[in-house]
Amino acid sequence: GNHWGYGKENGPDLWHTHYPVAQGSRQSPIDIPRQVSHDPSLGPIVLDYDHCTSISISNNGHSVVVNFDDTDERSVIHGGPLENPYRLKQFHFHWGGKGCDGSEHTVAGNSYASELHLVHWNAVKYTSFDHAAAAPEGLAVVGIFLETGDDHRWLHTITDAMYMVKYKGSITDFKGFNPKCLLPSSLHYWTYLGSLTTPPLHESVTWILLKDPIAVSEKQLGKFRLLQFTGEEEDQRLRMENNFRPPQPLKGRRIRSSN
Ligand SMILES: NS(=O)(=O)c1ccc(C(=O)NCc2ccccc2F)cc1
Ligand SMILES: [Zn+2]
Repeated sequence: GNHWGYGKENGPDLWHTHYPVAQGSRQSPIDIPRQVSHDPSLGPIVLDYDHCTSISISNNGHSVVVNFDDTDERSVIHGGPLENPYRLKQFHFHWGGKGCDGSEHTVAGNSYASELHLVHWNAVKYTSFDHAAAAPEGLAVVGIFLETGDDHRWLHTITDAMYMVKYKGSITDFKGFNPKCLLPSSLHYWTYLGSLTTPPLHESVTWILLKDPIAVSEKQLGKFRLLQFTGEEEDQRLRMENNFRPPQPLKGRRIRSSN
């Protein structure tokens, strides 16, 4: 049927027809205003990714996803606003067309070139990712902004693998990648309660947005645009770009800032 996407016929403005929560009270992304209340009780976010290694890289028809083994507590985030440790399950990106920005969250109305999402789930309180993804405190997503500048030293291992997952539904081995190498120097963050930014748009995410962007080159970003929304067997060849949802109403939510 009319599967959701980012086109004119199935894009973000139409998602509410099949996913009414799209018009809910804690939707993501949002714009982060210039002035955010600083909460001294907010401790640092800790990313324990030491024994963390990836399993595969895939194209799910919406983004490029690096998948992790989440069968134990080896790679977790804890601290900050989180009551429990949350296990890393996958990371993926959102980006724009050539010369266009494609981040999901904006800061004082400004977009970034791209946004990386590190997706974690609360395995202390829930028995599976699917259950956690539908529960109010089930997920924690760390958002990292990408701005164009110098080549990112470690991103090329991901962009070099993209030719292997050009088409929707493709997947290939991608072992030994530790996303710690994608973090900016500072872990200062904003945090608020929101949702998945794609259908089913579950309101289950504690968002942790790092304030500092990482730099990637236009050339590296260009390799993201070699990916396709469509499968190898489809007639249509749709370049994967502009796979971002625009900011949603804050609806009275509080955004807190770490120091
Ligand atoms: N862009 S983001 O907010 O970081 C985001 C993160 C994860 C998902 C996801 O896992 N969807 C599939 C899914 C949803 C619910 C239950 C099981 C699933 F596999 C969607 C969006
Ligand atoms: Zn995302």
